[in-house]
Amino acid sequence: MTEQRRDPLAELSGVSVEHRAPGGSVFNRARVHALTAADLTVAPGETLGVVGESGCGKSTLVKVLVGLQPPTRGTVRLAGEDIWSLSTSRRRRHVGGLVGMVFQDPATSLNRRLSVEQIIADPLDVQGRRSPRDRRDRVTELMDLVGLPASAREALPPQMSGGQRQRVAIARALALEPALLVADEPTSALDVSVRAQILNLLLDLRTRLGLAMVFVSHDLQTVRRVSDRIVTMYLGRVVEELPADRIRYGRHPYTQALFSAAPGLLNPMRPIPLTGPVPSAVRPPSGCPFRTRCWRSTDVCATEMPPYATDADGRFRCFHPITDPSDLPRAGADSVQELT
Ligand SMILES: Nc1ncnc2c1ncn2[C@@H]1O[C@H](COP(=O)(O)OP(=O)(O)OP(=O)(O)O)[C@@H](O)[C@H]1O
Repeated sequence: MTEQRRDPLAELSGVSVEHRAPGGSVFNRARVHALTAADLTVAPGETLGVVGESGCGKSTLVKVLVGLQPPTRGTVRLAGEDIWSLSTSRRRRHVGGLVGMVFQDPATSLNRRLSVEQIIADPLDVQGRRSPRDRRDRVTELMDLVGLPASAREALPPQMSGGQRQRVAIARALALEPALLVADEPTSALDVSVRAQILNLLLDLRTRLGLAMVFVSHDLQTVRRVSDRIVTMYLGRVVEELPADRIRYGRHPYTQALFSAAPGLLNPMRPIPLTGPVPSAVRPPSGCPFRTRCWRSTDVCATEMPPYATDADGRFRCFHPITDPSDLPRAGADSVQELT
């Protein structure tokens, strides 16, 4: 049977987000380029992993996707609807019915004064239309789904462990039967001992409920394991997108450098040192944003932004892609251009 091509559940087209730089005022127009011209799609049922170093724009991408951050430019479509063309109330309803969001730290993402029942039922109450009995039954069903004991119903978040709190957050995210679950570092604030349990719960729910997922994490091993496709971000830009099982063949030097630091993933490669200046999101370099730290950078990289090259393995934007092991830096080499 041939697979039918399905319309994307989520689609970002040319999305940029700029913030006023800290300390900036109406007289000082410095901007932080948190996200620049991002294009990507998430198909029903697929998991998209998002990776990149701290500050590269992962959380901004997620916020813009789930309607928490308006784009400065570009379009965000969920199930075909341009969410930022909708009124606030219609946007909330549309996004709320399609997307569930799990944040990094349940200690701060849950209201500590509300009971588990109140937290999980909150999205149901916002949507309305439920009798008290329906509401109670749905909360019971959701607690069961995420492995919370019935006795936790009246508990407050501070009375629970981190793992249990994250189960509450997941139950709340699933309350309106979303098609897409967006998880931004869902296990990194948890004790190491419960991380695997929460990750396995997410994967189990994904399968049982047929969810699509956007999974943001610094844990590259986990991203590699859970994702169908991975996007690599650098300084607010999507620089590469490829199937998770092709990650060792990343063409962008930054993808190679990032994953070379994750033990075992690109085995037997050693970590690639990046020694050039780390650029600022307030004044991104001209041309390719990675050129100040890239061992393959040449003059053209300083003058032009590489366009996307697309093939069966995905897409990347680099004038000097890695196509052969000899394109990687030699042991001990750190000949990175000192450009600003
Ligand atoms: N409200 C804001 N005002 C000013 N700058 C911001 C704001 N939010 C984010 N930024 C900046 O935008 C850039 C992208 O931030 P973002 O939080 O999206 O990165 P990230 O990849 O999620 O980082 P991390 O992995 O550390 O969470 C950073 O330079 C950050 O300092």
